Amino acid sequence: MSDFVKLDKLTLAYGDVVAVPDLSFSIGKGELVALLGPSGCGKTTTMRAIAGLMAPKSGSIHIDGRDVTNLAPSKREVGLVFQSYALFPHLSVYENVAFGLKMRKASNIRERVEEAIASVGLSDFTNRLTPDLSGGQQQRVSLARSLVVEPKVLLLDEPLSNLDARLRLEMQLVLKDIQRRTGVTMIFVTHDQSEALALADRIVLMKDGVIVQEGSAEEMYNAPRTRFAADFFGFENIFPGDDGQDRAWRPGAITLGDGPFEGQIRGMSFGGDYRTYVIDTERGQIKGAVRADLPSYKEGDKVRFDLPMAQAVALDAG
Ligand SMILES: Nc1ncnc2c1ncn2[C@@H]1O[C@H](COP(=O)(O)OP(=O)(O)OP(=O)(O)O)[C@@H](O)[C@H]1O
Repeated sequence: MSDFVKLDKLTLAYGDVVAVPDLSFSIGKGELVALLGPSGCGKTTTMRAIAGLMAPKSGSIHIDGRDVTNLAPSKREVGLVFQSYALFPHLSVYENVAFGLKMRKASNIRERVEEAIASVGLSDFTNRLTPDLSGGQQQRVSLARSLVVEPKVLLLDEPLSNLDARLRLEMQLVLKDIQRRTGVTMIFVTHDQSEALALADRIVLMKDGVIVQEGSAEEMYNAPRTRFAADFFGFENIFPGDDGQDRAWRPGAITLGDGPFEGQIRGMSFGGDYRTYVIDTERGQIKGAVRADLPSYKEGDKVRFDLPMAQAVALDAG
């Protein structure tokens, strides 16, 4: 079902200030979708509306065929994981995860809680108080607590941003694994394109409350359509062509050492496999990346370069 979650013409405002005008998109059952965009573009506001923490000014929200626009948060079958973990500090991992089920007077509580704790890899910590866990572990408790009530949709707001690089990778694997095993539909918010690329089946890129492009990770990475999307996905060189159309190149797509143009090396940053050079040219500054095992340039060197058309992505206006 391609519209398991369906937002239709949603307008979201704080008082008179419209944060998200007329937003529509749909998400398939079991999909893992990233809402991506810079700070202030309306990602969190959109999540709050799906969760029922904010009433839309107009438009509707459907989940699994049911109009939830005017339903209370607790009636929507939506789980929420925020970057601040909001766990009960005086309760153990077990008690934190069991809380929602106990409130609902559910059956098989022990079994379900233990399964949820195992699914996030915390079985060895079941009886520990949550303040005695690392940030990454607390994040996983928060995830287990949301999962245990078997929501139809799991909303995750910047779920990885408080974690260091290694834990982030670990958490990405946990999330992917949960998606595979439970088939839960997940929407997560991030401002980090690499996180969206790593995790999402589909990326919805937003700017000023409006969707500028959506597509698979590959589509977004390889074929951004606008200057904004190109810039967001690391096409650091964007120039107008003679035909008036903007074209974009990644630093690695610039040929250095040969070509019709000339520039002067302004600076270099070493990135392990590559050195990235900032080069002053007649067109302004460009960035070119060269494999680190090739000879390097130094500041002030004159260098020839090319902007190969075959490597360029042509952009729409706007
Ligand atoms: N409580 C509020 N009152 C008034 N305006 C708000 C409120 N919360 C958010 N906004 C405004 O709504 C817009 C969207 O904010 P939102 O938090 O949804 O963005 P975001 O993309 O999630 O950003 P971030 O990544 O910084 O969290 C911004 O212009 C913001 O200033």
